[in-house]
Amino acid sequence: MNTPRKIAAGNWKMNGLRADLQEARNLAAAFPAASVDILLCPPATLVGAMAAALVGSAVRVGGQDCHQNVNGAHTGDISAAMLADAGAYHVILGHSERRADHGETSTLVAAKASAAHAAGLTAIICVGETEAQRDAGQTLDVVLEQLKTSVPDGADKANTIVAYEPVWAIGTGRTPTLDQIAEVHDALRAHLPDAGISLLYGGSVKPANAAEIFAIANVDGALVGGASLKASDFGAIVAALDAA
Ligand SMILES: O=C(CO)COP(=O)(O)O
Repeated sequence: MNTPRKIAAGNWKMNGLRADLQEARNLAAAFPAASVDILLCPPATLVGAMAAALVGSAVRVGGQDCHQNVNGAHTGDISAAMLADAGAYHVILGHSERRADHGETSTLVAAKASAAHAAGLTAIICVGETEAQRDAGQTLDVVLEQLKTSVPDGADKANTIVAYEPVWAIGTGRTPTLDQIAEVHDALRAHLPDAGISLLYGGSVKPANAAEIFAIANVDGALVGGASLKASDFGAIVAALDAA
């Protein structure tokens, strides 16, 4: 079977203190046995504590970035092995905020993904066009180039997830039309190294639009930012994916 797994992944970005772990516990309590994979990616400071809070639950924990090296003199950075050691199963890589804020190139993202694979983590590799690139008609060229250069050799459905996140849709409340999402996901699917890799959509996913997005062919789930911070909102998105 090469059917991609359905995945609801939450990216807390730079949000969350220990008190917010209760949201993770509430989410886990609401889905003792969901048919979809549920994942929360808190800031690095909470990875270990969240993993401990979720032991025995169906919700897994991931990081938001890792260094491409195994260890060494890289002040402030975290290796993939450290994330795994803290209880993470996944790591988001190449998010547009990392590409923009930290100048991450696709070549670097591929190196980080290889490091994640070597540490036994699943890499969630993000691609997406800016608004200017979409307006210039470059969307498919941009995302396919990012896919080709950010996904390393050895990537397969067991160690890699790809997320399409149009930069202009992140945190803006704006989403592409369903046809626009379908067009990009169809193109990405056709160019994946393994057709069983799950393809997530990200960018202003919320309970109100989740079901229509999950009904699109080749959308296997979502990478959710703001709406993943509250168990009630994220739980509604998980339930929509479960029902899709
Ligand atoms: O960047 C995102 C997830 O990685 C999407 O963020 P929002 O859901 O807040 O738009």
